[in-house]
Amino acid sequence: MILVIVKLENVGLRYGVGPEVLRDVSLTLEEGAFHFLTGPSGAGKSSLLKLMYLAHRPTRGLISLFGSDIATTGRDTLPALRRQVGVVFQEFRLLDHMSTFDNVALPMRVANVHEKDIRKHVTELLTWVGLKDHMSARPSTLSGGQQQRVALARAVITRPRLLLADEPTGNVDDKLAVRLLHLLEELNKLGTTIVMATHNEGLVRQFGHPRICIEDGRVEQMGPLRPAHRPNVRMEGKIR
Ligand SMILES: Nc1ncnc2c1ncn2[C@@H]1O[C@H](COP(=O)(O)OP(=O)(O)OP(=O)(O)O)[C@@H](O)[C@H]1O
Repeated sequence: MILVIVKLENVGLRYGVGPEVLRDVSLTLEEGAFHFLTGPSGAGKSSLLKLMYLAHRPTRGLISLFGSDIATTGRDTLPALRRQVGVVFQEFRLLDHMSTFDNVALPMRVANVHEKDIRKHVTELLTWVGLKDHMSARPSTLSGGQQQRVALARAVITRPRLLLADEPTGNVDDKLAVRLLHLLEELNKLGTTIVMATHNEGLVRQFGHPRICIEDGRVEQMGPLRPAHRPNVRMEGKIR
C-alpha cells in the first residue's frame, strides 16, 4: 500500500493582512517520492516548505503530514511529527557556539544514539560532503558553500522520513551540487521522501524527478523536465 506523506487540500496562506501568497494549493506526496520545487523568485517555494514543516499554519484548507490532519492533531503530538522531518533552511540556521561536528551530531544526540555510532556516522557524512578537515571549525568561520553542506549533513544524518530542502545547492559549484544530489538520491533510495526547492534548471533536467511548479502562488504538479534537446550537429553528405 502506498502511503501519503504530505497532503494539501485547497490550502491558502497569507502573511498578516497581506495578499494570499499561496492560493488553492492541492498536492499529494507519496512515500519514497523525490520532487523538485521550482518557480521564480518570490513565487512561494519557501512558504510552501514552511507549511510542510509546520512552521506556518495555513490561512485556509487542510494539511496532513504522515496521515495526521495538523488542524486536529494535539499540540503535544506535533513535535513528534516534526522530528520525522529533516529541514535544510535557506539561511542554514547553524549553531555557532558548537563545532561543525557537533552541529551535525546534534539530532543524533537528541535521539540518544550511542556516542560511538555518532562519531562514525558524522565523520563519514562530513567526509562525503568534503568537510573532513573542518569538523572542529565553528560554522561562522566556514564559507557559505561549506556552511550549506553542514546544514545538509545535519538535516540528513538521522535519515528523516521526509526531507524538505530549500535550495540546498544554492551556494556550491556545479560539480559539488551534483555530488550533493547523489547524496540525496541515496537517501531517497533508503526511503526518505524529498522535496528540494531549486533554481538550478541543469540539476532538474539531469536528475529528472517530477516537479512541483509554483507560479504566482499557484501550484501544479508536473512530470520531469527532460534533458535539453541537442541538435544533431554531425553533417553527412552534401548540403542540399
Ligand atoms: N514572513 C513574511 N512576511 C510577509 N511576507 C512574506 C514573508 N515571507 C515571505 N513573504 C512573501 O511571500 C511571497 C513568497 O515568498 P517565498 O519566500 O515563499 O518565495 P520563494 O519562491 O521561496 O522565493 P526565492 O526563490 O527568492 O527564495 C513573497 O512575495 C514574499 O515577499
